[in-house]
Amino acid sequence: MTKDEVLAVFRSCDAILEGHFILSSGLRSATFLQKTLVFRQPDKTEILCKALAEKIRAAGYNDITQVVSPAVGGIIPGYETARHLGLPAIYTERVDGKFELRRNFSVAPGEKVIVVEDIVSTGLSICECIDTIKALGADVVAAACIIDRSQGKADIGVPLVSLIEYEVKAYSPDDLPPELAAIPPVKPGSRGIQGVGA
Ligand SMILES: O=P(O)(O)OC[C@H]1O[C@H](OP(=O)(O)OP(=O)(O)O)[C@H](O)[C@@H]1O
Ligand SMILES: O=C(O)c1cc(=O)[nH]c(=O)[nH]1
Ligand SMILES: [Mg+2]
Repeated sequence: MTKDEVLAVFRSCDAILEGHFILSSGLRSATFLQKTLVFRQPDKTEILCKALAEKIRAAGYNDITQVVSPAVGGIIPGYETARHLGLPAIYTERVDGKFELRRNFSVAPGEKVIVVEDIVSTGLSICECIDTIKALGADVVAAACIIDRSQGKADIGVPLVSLIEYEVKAYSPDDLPPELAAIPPVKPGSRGIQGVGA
């Protein structure tokens, strides 16, 4: 899929929001890709994740046996991408702020897995998931995401296959442009929500 085609899917779901957003990393942005408005539509999610699965295969990752995703945002694209790869899908979730595998999910020592995420901004969340899975002994051969907001700049320690790169400016809270500072910020994601994660 081209960048325009992927963004057209997001636009068709009114999923490109404008305002003042607190990102998972704590950075601020005037644009938020509200992926959940895409993922609520199975047909649109299928189109994106089928294309991502094809890119993963084309990149040569043909010996992976499981897909792992960071909750919450990664769960649906992880599952749908795994469906097109013919693989099982599991997810890490935050317990006291730290990603864990729960619900009798497991990875085997040396098992080759790919981590599938929705959006990569700084890469912090996907790195936390990768570290959790590596600590359990699995071999994280690569990661994948629908949209890489870092435009390939996030260093996550393994190759990242993104469906598209789409750079969106992000600012430190101490260094906001006046037009952003004038809007009360909202935080759409789950990191730091009480009982979910620090
Ligand atoms: O690359 P990063 O700087 O970590 O930002 C991207 C992360 O932000 C969102 O998660 P968030 O923690 O907001 O919660 P969610 O998964 O519930 O959407 C998104 O799902 C990614 O996991
Ligand atoms: O950095 C984030 O937290 C983030 C950015 C974005 O556009 N969409 C999203 O779900 N998370
Ligand atoms: Mg997330």
